[in-house]
Amino acid sequence: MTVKVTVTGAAGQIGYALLFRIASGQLLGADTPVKLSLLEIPQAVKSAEGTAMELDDCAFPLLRGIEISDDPAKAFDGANVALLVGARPRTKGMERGDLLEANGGIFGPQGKAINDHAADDIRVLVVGNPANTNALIAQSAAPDVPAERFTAMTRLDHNRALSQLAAKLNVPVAEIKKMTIWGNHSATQYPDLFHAEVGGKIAAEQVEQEWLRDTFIPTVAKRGAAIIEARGASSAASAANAAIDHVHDWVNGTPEGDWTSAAIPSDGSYGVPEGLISSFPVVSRNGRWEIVQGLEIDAFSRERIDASVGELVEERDAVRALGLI
Ligand SMILES: NC(=O)c1ccc[n+]([C@@H]2O[C@H](COP(=O)([O-])OP(=O)(O)OC[C@H]3O[C@@H](n4cnc5c(N)ncnc54)[C@H](O)[C@@H]3O)[C@@H](O)[C@H]2O)c1
Ligand SMILES: O=C(O)C[C@H](O)C(=O)O
Repeated sequence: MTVKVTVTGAAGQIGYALLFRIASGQLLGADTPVKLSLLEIPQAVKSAEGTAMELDDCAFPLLRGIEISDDPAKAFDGANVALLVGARPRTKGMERGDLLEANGGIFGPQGKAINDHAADDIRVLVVGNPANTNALIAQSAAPDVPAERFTAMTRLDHNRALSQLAAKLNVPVAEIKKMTIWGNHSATQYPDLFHAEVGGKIAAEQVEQEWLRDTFIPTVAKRGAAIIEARGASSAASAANAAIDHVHDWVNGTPEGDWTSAAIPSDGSYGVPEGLISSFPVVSRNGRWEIVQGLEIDAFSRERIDASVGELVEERDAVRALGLI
């Protein structure tokens, strides 16, 4: 069956890095034909048309059509996967409340359009920032869709953590298992080495505690800002790569003996208030994310998880006060 994948912000830099990989089969697998639906604002539709011309010119065997629209109702009609990338960036002089409100104006209507028009098996990944809270806004505008289908991306943070640790220990990334990002996709996130394993042994025991606390955690948590500083633009190809990883694992399952990180609606596990879209250690089984249970959380980790979850609570309360959820 052909899977319809809707990408918002399709003419943006992440969109450009993402669409070709979806069309080549890397999102869903080499046996799954895809139809792409590109949603943009009216001013960017022409640019999306240019990208569509290039997609045509790749002659991807799995690509079974491209639609372009500035109307969410059309773009999400029959969608099986939705990648919500387009968002309102923070500009000079903008307060946090203004940013949340502007994004509410995007993610509320998109959530409603998903509710009213998407396929029954719709899976949503929010990439556009502030990703966790944008996902909460979209989810609360879609009461007929199971809440668990709305997720936000912390896979880029997860991949950054793998790569930093691999470089520190001079091991291949593939030797690292059970990495976790907890909380918000923001500088408060907590990359956890107390459950990660390298060569079957706990990662935190293989690095100096100072490095873990003063180098590893801030490097991973502030990597997005460091990329912006270096590139003059936020991460694009690595963000697209993480979106591919997230949806691929969601649909196809995570490997046995390992887990990954995704921001999904909390069921109250690990003291995270129910309903918050927070990052957890997760596995995907039968097309559903499940939170890995039973991990011991020490005082060091508890403090950091609580700080990031506290920020998510503040964001939730702010969008609630604005009437966005
Ligand atoms: N979660 C993560 O790990 C992560 C990583 C990197 C970037 N991001 C975020 O992803 C978002 C996109 O980044 P980018 O570099 O592609 O930005 P970009 O500015 O290059 O592209 C964004 C696109 O979204 C479009 N857009 C704006 N409002 C829209 C709407 N209502 N409907 C459809 N399209 C709309 C714009 O026209 C633009 O083409 C940003 O919010 C960025 O902060 C998240
Ligand atoms: O767009 C940003 O602010 C940074 C981005 O979320 C990232 O983690 O690279």
